[in-house]
Amino acid sequence: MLTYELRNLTVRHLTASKAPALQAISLTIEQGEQLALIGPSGAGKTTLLATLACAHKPADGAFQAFGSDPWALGEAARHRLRAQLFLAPQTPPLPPRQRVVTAVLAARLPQWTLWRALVSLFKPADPEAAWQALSRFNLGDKLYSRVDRLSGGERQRCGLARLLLSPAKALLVDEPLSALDPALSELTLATLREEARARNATLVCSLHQVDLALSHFTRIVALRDGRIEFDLPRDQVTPQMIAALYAGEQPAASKPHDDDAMAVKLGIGACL
Ligand SMILES: Nc1ncnc2c1ncn2[C@@H]1O[C@H](COP(=O)(O)OP(=O)(O)OP(=O)(O)O)[C@@H](O)[C@H]1O
Repeated sequence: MLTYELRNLTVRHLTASKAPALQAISLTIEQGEQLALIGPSGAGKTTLLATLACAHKPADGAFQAFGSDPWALGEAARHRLRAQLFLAPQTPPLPPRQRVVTAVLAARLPQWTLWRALVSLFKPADPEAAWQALSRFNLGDKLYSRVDRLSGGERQRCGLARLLLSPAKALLVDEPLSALDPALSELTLATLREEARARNATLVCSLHQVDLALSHFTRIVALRDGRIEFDLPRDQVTPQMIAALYAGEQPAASKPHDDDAMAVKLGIGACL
């Protein structure tokens, strides 16, 4: 079964005057597949994830999620379709004065009645479930902390703990490691992949750390200037392709001088 089918998709930001953020995007993603999205800053990774989350209406092309075109559905049906998708943004929108337990349990709001949701604001409905989700990201001790007292990395993992509590069948994760150290980065990717595998959910994860994308994901989709540069199994991705993808994007000091230099950088696990 397919989770997504995109044919020749164009996506524009309403406020953008220049070229579309995504152009000629064709992509097929099977249910349960796990893939990494890579590419330089501004390549269109966030826009693609938001499009997959049905948050951006494509300007052109064909788009199907779980066999339906969300933009041909009525509001209620589109809402039900969105409940199967979970977009974890780079900076999770967590209410600053809320306790972590309440913020994490908010992932279950779409499944709750209004009454249960209101009661949970005062007496968390299932703190054990929130604790278990947080513990998988080494954050169990923050269950009753206030969100605005968390560090950036803790807040990021708190957003990901929400994902564990959502019933979504497609997990869309935008740069989950931007505030994490190397050990937590490994833990976070392993946890996301394990969760997706356990519930046969599709996982699409954008990453700036090319070495981690290649070590954790078997399918790599590379974007540049709003277009798919390549969509390949990781063992067909060469250091030359990575160098070309990021050409002109790196600060001079860390720019590789040749393809061998890039191979060495990848070999030692450096972040691009
Ligand atoms: N709200 C917006 N309004 C107008 N243009 C936007 C908006 N958001 C993104 N863009 C533009 O769309 C293009 C793709 O941006 P996007 O954020 O998807 O890239 P990205 O690959 O996720 O970048 P990064 O790695 O820096 O997060 C860029 O040219 C960007 O300037």
